[in-house]
Amino acid sequence: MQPLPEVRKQVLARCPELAPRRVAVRDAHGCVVAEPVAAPSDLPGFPSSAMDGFAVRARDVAAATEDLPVVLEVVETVMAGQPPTKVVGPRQATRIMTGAPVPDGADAIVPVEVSRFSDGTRDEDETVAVLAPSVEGQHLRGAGDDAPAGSVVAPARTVVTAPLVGVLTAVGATEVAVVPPPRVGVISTGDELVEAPRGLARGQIHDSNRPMLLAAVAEAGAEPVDLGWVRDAPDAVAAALRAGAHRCDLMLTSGGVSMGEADVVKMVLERMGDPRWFQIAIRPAKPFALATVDGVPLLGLPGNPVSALVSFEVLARPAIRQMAGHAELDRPRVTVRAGAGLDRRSDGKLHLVRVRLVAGPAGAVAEPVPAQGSHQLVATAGATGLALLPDGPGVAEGAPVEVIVLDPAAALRAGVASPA
Ligand SMILES: Nc1nc2c(c(=O)[nH]1)N[C@H]1C(S)=C(S)[C@@H](COP(=O)(O)OP(=O)(O)OC[C@H]3O[C@@H](n4cnc5c(N)ncnc54)[C@H](O)[C@@H]3O)O[C@H]1N2
Ligand code: MOO
Repeated sequence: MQPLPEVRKQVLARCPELAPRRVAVRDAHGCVVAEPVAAPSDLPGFPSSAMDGFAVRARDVAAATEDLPVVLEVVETVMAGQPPTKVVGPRQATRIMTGAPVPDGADAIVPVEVSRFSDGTRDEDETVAVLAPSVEGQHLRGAGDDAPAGSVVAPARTVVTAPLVGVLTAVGATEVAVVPPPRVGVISTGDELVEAPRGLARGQIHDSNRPMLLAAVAEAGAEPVDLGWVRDAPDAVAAALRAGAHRCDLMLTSGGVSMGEADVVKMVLERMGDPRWFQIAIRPAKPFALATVDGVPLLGLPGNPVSALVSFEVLARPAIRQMAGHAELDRPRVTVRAGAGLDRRSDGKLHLVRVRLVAGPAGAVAEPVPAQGSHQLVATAGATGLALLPDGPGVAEGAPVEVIVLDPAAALRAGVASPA
């Protein structure tokens, strides 16, 4: 049996980061930035008002109060999107809306709440009575005070989040160089498999691994590609793998990596995939295959649904994240208290026990989900972590245990203190 870190190293060696590509900003969401993006000019590009009110010369209204208001002539009104046409001279003001450019001459904004406006309808000039003092720069947004020209707004290796999509658009970028999300194909083989919602004859089961793995691929930030189900016939499997390699950066299969008789995938990969067969020193997910079909890496996950999922977590997910350019390949780990039932018999393997992280009187506790069989996916679906029990007697109740966090929100609710 090979230790998990050794197998992981070999997987990562066959799954290099993808070449960067320029994509439209909206298509970059979730991707890793490959080349830094700088603001080509100041953001904002011009001094603007932060308030609805009046652009004034601060020294004109430095002493204004409610009892002794300062009255200014209003020379024009500017709305957001409109350039001012008049300079604000001594004892003058421009009526201004939030976001509108500040006219020359003005150096402060008086909010509408501390003013009284006469709109000039009764044959008088438009005027404003300012009821509070102002200082230079008040309620002004300076050019470049979000990002000065030339400053980096999206450093290389950052993930394009929703706010970063906003930032890139605000500085006028239309395209950005990113590591593209890998296209990850999932293929199922096995004559016992039936695509839902068809009924089942005795011995048949629904092909649940394929949709599960496609969903896991999407959750890992990659582009899932459904390569369908193929019957257990060597030519059909070979053709499906060739077609898949054409469309994908990585392929995943489930089943047929153990000792069985009808392992067509195994036969086909031996012929065309330069495969390596592993017995990993973990439980579940011991059998595993690594191959390359027409230059495209293929990970052969075990068929048992829980094993397929755990294998995806510890091997496929880090590979996908590396291909996508992420610096952090793994989920966070925490050390919490062990609940009851994490004792084990020594068998030379690292046990990855599906647990729920729950709040205990002295912090978070990892409690094993009630069924740990590698076919018992229902119990596994309720797990929020994978407890790591190194080979040996397991972990006694109350002792510290390391857990891979599958659901960070659940971990926080359980009172997890700090990442390990
Ligand atoms: N003699 C031995 N038998 C087995 C060993 C062993 O070491 N010696 N290892 C066991 C372990 S551990 C695992 S894990 C499984 C893995 O076997 P395979 O990867 O070859 O998978 P299959 O035999 O094809 O199927 C196993 C199981 O999974 C179900 N399956 C397969 N595909 C799907 C799918 N798409 N959706 C849902 N379920 C699927 C399949 O029906 C079987 O029940 O081998 C043990 N045996
Ligand atoms: O490795 Mo198997 O995954 O225990 O069922």
